[in-house]
Amino acid sequence: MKKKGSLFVVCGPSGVGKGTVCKELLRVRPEIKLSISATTRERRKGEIDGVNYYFLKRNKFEQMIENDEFLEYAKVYDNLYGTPKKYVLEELNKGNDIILEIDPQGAMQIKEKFSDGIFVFLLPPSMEVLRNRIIERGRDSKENIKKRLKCAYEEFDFIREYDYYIINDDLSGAVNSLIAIIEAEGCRVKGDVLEIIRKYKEEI
Ligand SMILES: Nc1nc2c(ncn2[C@@H]2O[C@H](COP(=O)(O)OP(=O)(O)O)[C@@H](O)[C@H]2O)c(=O)[nH]1
Ligand SMILES: Nc1ncnc2c1ncn2[C@@H]1O[C@H](COP(=O)(O)OP(=O)(O)O)[C@@H](O)[C@H]1O
Repeated sequence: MKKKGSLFVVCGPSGVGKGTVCKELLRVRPEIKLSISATTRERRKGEIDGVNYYFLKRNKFEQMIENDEFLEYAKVYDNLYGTPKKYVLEELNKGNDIILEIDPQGAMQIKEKFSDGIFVFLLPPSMEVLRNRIIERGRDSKENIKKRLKCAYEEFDFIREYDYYIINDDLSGAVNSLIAIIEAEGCRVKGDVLEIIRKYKEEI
């Protein structure tokens, strides 16, 4: 019997490794789906429209808000980011697990709408490692790095809103923890199992 898919939200400060962990997860577990967000931010070198993000003009993004096409959206570092509703709902209905890699404001909007969503927060091994990862990524100005680290401190205060945390020290360790969470959640006693039991009883 096919189970309904679960919705996972992966959050954590900029530079902690959300993108890296999710990408590696999809490589080893291609059956898991990743929602592609829409954004008004400029495309960076190497990024592909429709792969990394849907890069939209602000008026197109606003039109999608008007048409209620987002599950959630938020302003992050001066740009708008949102999760298109259609793909996520389609995949869940097909029975696929789906991951949203979004910011904490978006995560809290999802929590309101999906009470059985699973919320995972990635932590760095230390603040020094976090700072070094942002520096080594080589994308942010000194001022931006400061802004991102300040934001991280604020985000930590909301860790209680999440179901799980993973310390992204060693990449494969972090990915394995995420897989363990996904697999455990797949076996959670909820509506699906009642349906299985109903079928078993019919067999007797
Ligand atoms: N609310 C919300 N946040 C998003 C979405 N997509 C990405 N983000 C967040 O926006 C922030 C900036 O993302 P990005 O521009 O890729 O920069 P980076 O995370 O610093 O590499 C990150 O915290 C993402 O998790 C989305 O659809 N909704
Ligand atoms: N477990 C890890 N060990 C070492 N470096 C990592 C690890 N995870 C991510 N990184 C590096 O840290 C930087 C930030 O990762 P990224 O996935 O862009 O973060 P985020 O999506 O959270 O902003 C990248 O240069 C990435 O290669």
